Amino acid sequence: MNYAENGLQYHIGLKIGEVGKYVFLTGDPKRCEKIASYLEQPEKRADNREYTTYTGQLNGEIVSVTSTGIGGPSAVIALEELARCKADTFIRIGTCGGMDLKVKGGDLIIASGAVRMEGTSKEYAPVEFPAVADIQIIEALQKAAAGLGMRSHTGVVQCKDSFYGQHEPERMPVGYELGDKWNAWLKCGCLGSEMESAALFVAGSCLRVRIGTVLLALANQERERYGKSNPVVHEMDQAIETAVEAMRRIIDLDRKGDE
Ligand SMILES: O=P(O)(O)O[C@H]1O[C@H](CO)[C@@H](O)[C@H]1O
Ligand SMILES: O=c1cc[nH]c(=O)[nH]1
Repeated sequence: MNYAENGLQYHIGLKIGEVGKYVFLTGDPKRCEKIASYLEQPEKRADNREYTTYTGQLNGEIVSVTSTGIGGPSAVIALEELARCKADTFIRIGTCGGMDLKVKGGDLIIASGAVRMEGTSKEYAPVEFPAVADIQIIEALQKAAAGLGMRSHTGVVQCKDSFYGQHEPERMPVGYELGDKWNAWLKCGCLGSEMESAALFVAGSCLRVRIGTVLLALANQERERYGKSNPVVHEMDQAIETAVEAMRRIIDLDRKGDE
């Protein structure tokens, strides 16, 4: 069953030609305008449900920004429908809570992989299949962050479906399990906790598209637990600038590969 009408994808409300090959993804629709302001000649192309899209240009290529809403199900719908519009390279710009004690509020996290403690990726691939980011995008994000002098960490992030299960596990009937797993993720060196990358990475592998993630750590609940300084930062500029610079690098690499 294909719900697309007149070529318009059912949820994102876009068709081929309205979206670039390169797309920034972000959770909050209100963040799209700000990200789009880094593009040349950005235009709002669609606004349906949680999916807002702007399309403009970067380094002479068509580039889009689409919001995904919160969580794996809506994020992967955006990814699927954007891929049907011929997009194949994605950078998620999001927020997370810091986990490892070295992560302070305001730091950037570049996800090399993600813990699949969510439901969406399980409807794509067996749990043995890893949720990993595209290596070209990881490297482009690392070089961009270093070049811009940003404080960044690269490693595994943890994804889950319940924001309040992360922040108030003791309130949940399954809090015993949430707490034990959280401690395991900490021992494994997880850097931060968010909600979409695991689903996006697994679905991205199945769709054969390139995808990576850069996150702003808003704060770190573990630093708070241990009585360490715990700055709270909401300013997304550094994450956006890093993602935009990384996308420029990917575009340049693609051009060189085509020569
Ligand atoms: O800032 P965004 O991109 O929405 O990402 C994070 O913020 C939301 C929770 O507040 C979840 O979507 C989580 O992954
Ligand atoms: O603590 C946080 C912050 C942002 N997003 C999350 O999922 N958790």
